[in-house]
Amino acid sequence: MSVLPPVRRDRVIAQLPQCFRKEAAIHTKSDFNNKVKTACQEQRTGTVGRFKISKVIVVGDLAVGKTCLINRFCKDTFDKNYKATIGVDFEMERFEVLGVPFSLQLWDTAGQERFKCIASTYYRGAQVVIIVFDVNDIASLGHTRQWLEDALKENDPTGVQLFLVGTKKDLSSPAQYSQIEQDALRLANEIQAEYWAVSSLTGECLDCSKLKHVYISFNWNIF
Ligand SMILES: Nc1nc2c(ncn2[C@@H]2O[C@H](COP(=O)(O)OP(=O)(O)OP(=O)(O)O)[C@@H](O)[C@H]2O)c(=O)[nH]1
Repeated sequence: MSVLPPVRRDRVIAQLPQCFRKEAAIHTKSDFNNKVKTACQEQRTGTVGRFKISKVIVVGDLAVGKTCLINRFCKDTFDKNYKATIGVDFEMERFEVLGVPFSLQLWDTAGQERFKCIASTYYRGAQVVIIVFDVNDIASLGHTRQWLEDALKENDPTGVQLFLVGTKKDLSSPAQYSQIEQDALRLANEIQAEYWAVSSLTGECLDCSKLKHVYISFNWNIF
């Protein structure tokens, strides 16, 4: 018998989440896919017990804010002190989409070069890759292609959904931000990723982006 507590209300998805920019979004429709709705109604969704789990890996340069992003996602906390991730860390978060239990397994990987070898051994089997850059650091955006290439070496490129996420939006002025956004949107289109810009400090766009990550992983996973 299940002893798990009910899923928190803010982790229940009954409406299709918005996208950040229509020009760099994986799903722009206003309603759930019919196949997904039917599968949920008929309970044809679980392959791992009652639960569906999606493996998400979060990659990007050191100190771009991967750990803070995951902490805001999962615990709604923010730590201004930098502690480098050693190898990998792991968080599990439960959601409910259209009445179906669904969990994200989030793998926080180290951005430091010396830990790359350890971290990359955890890339395999990812359904979603979140490539993170700092919107105040153009070099970190430039390095995202290498992170993607490394992540895809361990996975079937046709079997993963990609997100390009810019962090630390609170530190950039609107003018600075709009410059980097053009490059980020271009890249997101080239690699077919959904683009988001967020702040883990203020929480700006975090809730919407979280729901969209969950929905896209769910949608991708269901068939
Ligand atoms: N102002 C601001 N600071 C942030 C934000 N996100 C992260 N930081 C800060 O940036 C620093 C690095 O954040 P981390 O999340 O540890 O970076 P990381 O990418 O996990 O770093 P590695 O584990 O070394 O790869 C920390 O001092 C954070 O407090 C944000 O949205 N706004």
